[in-house]
Amino acid sequence: MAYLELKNIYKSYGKGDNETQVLSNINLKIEEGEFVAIVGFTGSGKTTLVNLINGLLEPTSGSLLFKGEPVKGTSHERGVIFQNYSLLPWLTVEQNVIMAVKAAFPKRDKSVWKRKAAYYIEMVSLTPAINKLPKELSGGMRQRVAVARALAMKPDMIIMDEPLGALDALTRGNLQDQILKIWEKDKRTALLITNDVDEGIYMADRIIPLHPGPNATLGPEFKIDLERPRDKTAMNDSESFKKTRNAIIEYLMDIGDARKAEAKQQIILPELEPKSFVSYS
Ligand SMILES: Nc1ncnc2c1ncn2[C@@H]1O[C@H](COP(=O)(O)OP(=O)(O)OP(=O)(O)O)[C@@H](O)[C@H]1O
Repeated sequence: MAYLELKNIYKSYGKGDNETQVLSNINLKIEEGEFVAIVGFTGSGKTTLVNLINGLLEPTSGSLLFKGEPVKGTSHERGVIFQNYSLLPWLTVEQNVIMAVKAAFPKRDKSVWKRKAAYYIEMVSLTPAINKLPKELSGGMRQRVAVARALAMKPDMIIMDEPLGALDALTRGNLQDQILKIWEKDKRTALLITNDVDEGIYMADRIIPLHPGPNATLGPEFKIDLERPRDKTAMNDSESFKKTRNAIIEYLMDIGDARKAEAKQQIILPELEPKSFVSYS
């Protein structure tokens, strides 16, 4: 039995003439302890997919099973790290993390919540900023709080929706390493959604491209046969890395070209002329 299984998932938004088919025929199996990355273009339906797995959205048809049980609503068993930090601005770093711990362990007392929060805040090297508000932190620090908050709920599966997209290369690299260290230590199951192929190869066991929509579907998987822990510099020189990277990029470029050709055929711009010129000066 797969740890997470998506069977024939279809998802559309709206009804009738306004219906947009976003995901089509999505089939995916993730085993316990695996790290899987899904790479896709912007607007291809990645967040929709994350929200389905997270339980924030329901599929139009098809089924999602987590540990053999249908996914019904959100659960602290699946911790999500969103792309926009989503911290509560009026709470400190510690309070933001405690909120999550409290939700996951409602029966424990305040000292346990504080201890668990402190442990994960330390794990992302933010102890000196524990009493700061989000507005006093840099983007990278905020994202580290978001990571601590997701992990503090002790989820069985970590789902990351482009968590590092807004960060500079150096911060991004550091946070990738921190997430990997935590994943390797606890051997949790992880799903990373990213538009960065190199990030996917560095972090995941398997990479699956998401064919852009409408009707986005998953492409063939690419196995990453690189030993862990991975070393970025050594990886860049590895033949296996170069081969996998080229294959994935070629695949994505082919999809991109096909998409551009399709768009050229479909877009017919109306001939518009201004009726009158209104001057605001
Ligand atoms: N609530 C909604 N109602 C209608 N259409 C939606 C809704 N949410 C998303 N969409 C549409 O579904 C498509 C996929 O959106 P989604 O946010 O899943 O893509 P994405 O790959 O995560 O994008 P990005 O990389 O830009 O974050 C887009 O065309 C978007 O406009």
